[in-house]
Amino acid sequence: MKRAFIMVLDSFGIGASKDAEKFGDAGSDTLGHIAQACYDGKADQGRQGPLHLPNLTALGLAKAAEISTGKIPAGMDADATILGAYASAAELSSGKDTPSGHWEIAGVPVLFDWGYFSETENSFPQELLDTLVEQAGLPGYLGNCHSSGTVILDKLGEEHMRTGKPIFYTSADSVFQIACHEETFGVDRLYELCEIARKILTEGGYNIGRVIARPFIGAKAGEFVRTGNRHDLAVEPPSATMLQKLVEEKGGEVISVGKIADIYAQQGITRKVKATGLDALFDATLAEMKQAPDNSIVFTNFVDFDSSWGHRRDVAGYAGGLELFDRRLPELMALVGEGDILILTADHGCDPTWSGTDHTREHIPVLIYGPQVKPGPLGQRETFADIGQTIATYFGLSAMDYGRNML
Ligand SMILES: O=P(O)(O)O[C@H]1O[C@H](CO)[C@@H](O)[C@H]1O
Ligand SMILES: [Mn+2]
Ligand SMILES: [Mn+2]
Repeated sequence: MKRAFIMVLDSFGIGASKDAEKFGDAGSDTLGHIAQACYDGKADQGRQGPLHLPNLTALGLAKAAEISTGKIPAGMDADATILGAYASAAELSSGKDTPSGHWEIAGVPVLFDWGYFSETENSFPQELLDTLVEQAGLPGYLGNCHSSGTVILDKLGEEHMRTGKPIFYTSADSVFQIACHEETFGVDRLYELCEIARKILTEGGYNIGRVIARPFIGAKAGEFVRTGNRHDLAVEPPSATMLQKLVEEKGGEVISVGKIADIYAQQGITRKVKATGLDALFDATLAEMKQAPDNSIVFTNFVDFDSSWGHRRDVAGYAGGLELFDRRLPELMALVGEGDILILTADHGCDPTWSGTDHTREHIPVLIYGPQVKPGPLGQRETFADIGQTIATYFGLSAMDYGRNML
């Protein structure tokens, strides 16, 4: 049997890339700075001491970080027995956002520039707002600015509940985000509103990567929490990804766990399973791996590293999440059969010690494991698309336009 299991630890960068300066991210290092904080005893909330990732280290994580930055992250074992093939990879895409990172992983880098709403206040064009208010029959809107998605709920959540006006906000990413209360506004109504926004943005040529529904619950400021009903409406990748090729050329199956299907705008996905939280995503992944047929990919996005800890600049939370992932990793490795490969990777950085709340332009780890994979270094890769090309080669698909086979 040939199956590939791809696990994206969303935002798990391993050190600034050469072009990080252009993004204001020179010196950022998601893993390195988390490890350093843990080592210095500055991340002891809900966990303790140096970052403890023995299983990821055995797959080559610390060594991949060394390829990226020239040093082993603080407190990690430089002499562990290595069971995996490991690399560091740079991003070719022009942005450091989630779709760019994921599409590039699947062999399709984003070489064009996305549209951005770069003004931090009054971020959205008036014409766009007016059209949206009219087409969706809204009483108005709130926000219209850059913000962290949790901060803005504390600021505007109560007014939203009172007035029924949705909260529109954006960030350094190419996104139009809409936060609405699940009970007072309704999730279905929020999804409909997002569909309308998606259509207006696409037809208006704004070139915006995603409209994101951000439903939340809670009675008042300080108590609002976002739910697992987040929904991303992405544009379609510009050309066929290796996922689409597996389905089209081999009649294969691609099983999405978490937000993968949304990120690829459902293209090349044959089945999707949703789950909320690291443990639930892990459980769903294991369940899908157990029943995945020949010529299939199980593809999971572990979003909490990014949304719960990276953007929230929560170092101890991020460290605890990594340690939880690491503790459960043997369950996943045990399901990797004779012809299978497991790839652990990321889509960009989100250094929780960095200023602001945005992503950071970083290298990603590429850790490959399987009975037929020779453990050892695979060097510094020029593009995440090396993952896509490796998988295309592994399944015997037609070659991708970008990337080089690593195995
Ligand atoms: O602060 P929140 O809403 O989590 O926003 C984050 O999530 C969005 C999509 O990745 C980006 O806008 C990013 O800044
Ligand atoms: Mn991401
Ligand atoms: Mn993010």
